[in-house]
Amino acid sequence: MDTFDYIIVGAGSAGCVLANRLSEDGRFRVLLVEAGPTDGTPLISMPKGFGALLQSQSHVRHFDVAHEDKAMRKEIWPKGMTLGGSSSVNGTLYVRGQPQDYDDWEALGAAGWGWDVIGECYKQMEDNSLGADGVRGVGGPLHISPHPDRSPLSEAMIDAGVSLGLKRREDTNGLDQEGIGYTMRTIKDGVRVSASSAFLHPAKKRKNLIVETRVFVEKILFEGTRAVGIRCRQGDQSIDYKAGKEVILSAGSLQSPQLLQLSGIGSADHLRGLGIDVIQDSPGVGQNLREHWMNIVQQKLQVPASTNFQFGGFRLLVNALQYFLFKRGLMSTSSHEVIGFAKTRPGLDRPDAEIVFAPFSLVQGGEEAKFAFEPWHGIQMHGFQLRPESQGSVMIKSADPADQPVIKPNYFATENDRQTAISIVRYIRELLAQPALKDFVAEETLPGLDVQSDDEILSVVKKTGSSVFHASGTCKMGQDDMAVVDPELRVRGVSGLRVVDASVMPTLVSGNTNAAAMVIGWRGSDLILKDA
Ligand SMILES: Cc1cc2nc3c(=O)[nH]c(=O)nc-3n(C[C@H](O)[C@H](O)[C@H](O)COP(=O)(O)OP(=O)(O)OC[C@H]3O[C@@H](n4cnc5c(N)ncnc54)[C@H](O)[C@@H]3O)c2cc1C
Repeated sequence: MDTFDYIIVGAGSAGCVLANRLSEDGRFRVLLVEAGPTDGTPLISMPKGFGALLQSQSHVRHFDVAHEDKAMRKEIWPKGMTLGGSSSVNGTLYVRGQPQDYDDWEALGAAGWGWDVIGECYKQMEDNSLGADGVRGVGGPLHISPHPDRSPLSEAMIDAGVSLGLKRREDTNGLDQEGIGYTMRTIKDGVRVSASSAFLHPAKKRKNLIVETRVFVEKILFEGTRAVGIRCRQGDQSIDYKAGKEVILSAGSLQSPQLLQLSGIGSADHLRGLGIDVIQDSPGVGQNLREHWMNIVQQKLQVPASTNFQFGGFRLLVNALQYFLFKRGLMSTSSHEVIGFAKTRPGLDRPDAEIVFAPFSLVQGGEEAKFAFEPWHGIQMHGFQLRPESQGSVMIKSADPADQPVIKPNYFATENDRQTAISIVRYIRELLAQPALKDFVAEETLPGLDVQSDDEILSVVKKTGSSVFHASGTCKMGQDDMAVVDPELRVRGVSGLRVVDASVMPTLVSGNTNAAAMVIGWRGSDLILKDA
């Protein structure tokens, strides 16, 4: 059996950061194991290529979602399954969240994760094209840049936000999040910056870092309560690898809890019911699933200012050609161009919603979300509650590693979450009614102006919205009985095992989760190296 010091399971946002930093000084042999293939396809490096990738099976795994609330739209969650993980197939928005998010984690028991520490980690990790200002980082491995094109419609959207009281921001990742401006993105010169291209590619030539792709980890191997290695499947072959120091799970919020449960760490009753020997009774494994729900307001335009006709036929060819020749144009841009963080109700002390503008509109109808553009010009505004309280779960249903876990997001379980969704729709309607947009927008097509009462709005957003694909929290860190890992990310009750990915977040950060997943990898590396 081949032996390494550290084995990292999953080459996603956090796993790539770990692979780089743990192998950096050459002292340790590091194995990084990834279920998916390498990330050489141009559909990854071209930022807009993710639309096509998400519909394929090659670099993405699709998970069924079980809604107990039958009023919810049917959902399938895609997760990146390639080097870079979900950072290779995401919308490239870069959002750190609010400093208070990290202070909240610390207050919940995650000692050492407050903004004073995490703000510094961000600075070390980043290379922000806007330059240093005491908050941003420059010279780090992760390049970040603002959306470069200023279209009249985007400018009008920002002006509309300003007339509602939001400050115009050059950098939407400042310490005070409230405001509106162009999105910050993980894109450099028109090319996606994934966790793989930023952290793994530069480290791949190191002799002490071995990267295995298309290898699916089935369980963690234990001697007593010490994790000593992993069992994997590659095609028909079963392979074991041994870890001299630690096994680190970075398989993401759906598969890290799945792997713990398959390996005997989870709710003892649940595991015994599936015939799995219990190594550690840990009732929090798979609980505390947090996810953002995107509420959509769609509007017809009076002017031909959307991208609805740009992704088919001759125009797609021209856009692709422009991209491959010059790395410019539509295909070089992120999922959204303008982003705002707002307080949707009076009396709040910090923004409770992220509102993003997407310059396209989609055909509605049917039980499942479709990705077909409307045959006229339109736009979508996407708004989600930053810190939802609802908690779902990810639980295995059998001892077979190939079986998907049962995923229950449990959206809208609290009154605050329901009220915030309704406030978000009303806030977006007010934004779209501002004078700055009067020459652009024509009429609301979703939810539709006949939808006015709270109940009507909630019922429509449940049927027309979507997950934002930010699943987090299923192996939360902390010190209470439901905490799966301690603040040093060590799995409680066993040794030689950590979890380092988005699953350790005690609560969601106020924004998209890729930045936080990578900073967890960065901070996690510091903690591991401190103990090495
Ligand atoms: C479609 C989409 C769009 C998104 N858009 C944005 C955005 O614009 N901005 C933003 O900030 N966030 C976005 N996100 C969210 C963000 O990308 C994720 O939160 C983040 O990448 C999660 O990082 P992670 O390290 O926890 O897991 P991941 O990056 O998902 O990595 C987990 C890795 O582990 C591998 N793995 C899992 N199980 C096994 C196993 N058993 N054996 C071997 N390997 C395994 C997986 O294949 C994967 O590569 C988006 C996500 C998706 C899916």
